[in-house]
Amino acid sequence: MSVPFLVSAPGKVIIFGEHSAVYNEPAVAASVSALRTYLIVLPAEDPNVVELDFPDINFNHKWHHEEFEKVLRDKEALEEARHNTLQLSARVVKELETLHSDLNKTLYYCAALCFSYLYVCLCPEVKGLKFMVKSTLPIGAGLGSSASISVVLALSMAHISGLIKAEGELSLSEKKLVNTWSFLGEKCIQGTPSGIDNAVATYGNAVSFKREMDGTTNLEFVESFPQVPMVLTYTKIPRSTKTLVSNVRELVVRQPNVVKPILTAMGQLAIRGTEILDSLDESNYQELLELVRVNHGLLVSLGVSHPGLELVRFESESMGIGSTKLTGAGGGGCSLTILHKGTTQEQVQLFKKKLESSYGYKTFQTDLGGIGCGIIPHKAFPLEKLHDIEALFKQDVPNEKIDAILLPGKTNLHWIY
Ligand SMILES: Nc1ncnc2c1ncn2[C@@H]1O[C@H](COP(=O)(O)OP(=O)(O)OP(=O)(O)O)[C@@H](O)[C@H]1O
Ligand SMILES: C[C@@](O)(CCO)CC(=O)[O-]
Ligand SMILES: [Mg+2]
Repeated sequence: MSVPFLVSAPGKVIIFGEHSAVYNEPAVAASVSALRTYLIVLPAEDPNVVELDFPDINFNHKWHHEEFEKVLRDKEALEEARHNTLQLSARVVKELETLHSDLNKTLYYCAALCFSYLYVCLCPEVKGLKFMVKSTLPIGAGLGSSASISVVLALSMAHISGLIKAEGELSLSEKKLVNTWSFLGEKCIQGTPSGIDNAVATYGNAVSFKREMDGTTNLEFVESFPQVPMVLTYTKIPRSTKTLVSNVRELVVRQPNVVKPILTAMGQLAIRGTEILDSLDESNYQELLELVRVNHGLLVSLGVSHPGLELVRFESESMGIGSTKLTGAGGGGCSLTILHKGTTQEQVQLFKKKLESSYGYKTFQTDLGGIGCGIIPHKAFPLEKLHDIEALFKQDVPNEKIDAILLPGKTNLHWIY
């Protein structure tokens, strides 16, 4: 295996169907290819360790390869884990839990489990490598940061193992492999993901998604996804998708007759929303805004909004800007506001200024859709830029600096998608 090499994956915005997607209802989402997670694989100083460096969450850990020996000896469990990729193997997770007992109950535990599960399943023989991860996505904000982490780890490890050669474009079956393994990575971080976030981070573009009863997923690309004028707002209110998803699960158990119809309604809304997005024009634009409003109301009823998100909704309605819903798991994090037809740039600037100066929120206006995961294999890696690239994988490096050197499509690096 030749290092260094680089991989990356985008964030996502769910337009309709968060939470209900977990209950096999359809949902629609698009990638945000300008906000990405990058991973560089380098030689580690010690040839016998596997090192993980996550400067964004201030987590660095080295495992001596011998520490994995007990898990690696359980060949039967590993075989089962590699075959049944719809579920995490309870046996492998148990072994890894013991290995990470010093991290238990810390913020880092899930990230370490995601890394080590993919490592023991995909490239367990390899050592003497350092995996450094850096993201321009806000973390834990509803824009799919966990899925993008899972995708870059799965892609890098599948490349190391030789399963993905990256000699030409990434084929559909290679992307399918990344999607399959990143779903398991998401399970380590999130518990019971639907799989929509890792699918969008893998394939990019806009997808209509449905999880089936047997655990498989049905994915269709929304070919003519329009650039809908919208403002994304990051409230900076921290939350965890895992907690929010499990709170909804408890609500479903307590109130099945009340909550199940809400989830069904959300699915219907996603179906109609996808139809509109596929053929958006003057005649159905207003209906799109109406569906955004209804979807947010249903999410409020599941208990996954937050007063800080309601402020964005309040401002967008009182300023007459457009329709707002939370996006992602909610509980804080991000919202999206789809703008009314005829909203002027001046009005948008006033809206953004209000959110930023009165509440300290951050707003984005970014195109949706675009490329999914990508790789710069060793043979295309610009070694003369290694020093500059490595310097980006540190805490507090501004996004603009990372974009200027790494952003696919905007720089002359040879990303393969
Ligand atoms: N840049 C990063 N470096 C390391 N770990 C990260 C990074 N980004 C995300 N993570 C992992 O993902 C977790 C956050 O995932 P979570 O699913 O709660 O939020 P999200 O994916 O941003 O939002 P959503 O799931 O609603 O789209 C973090 O606690 C951490 O374990
Ligand atoms: C809340 C949720 O629906 C979306 C998180 O981005 C969870 C999931 O689908 O995995
Ligand atoms: Mg997530």
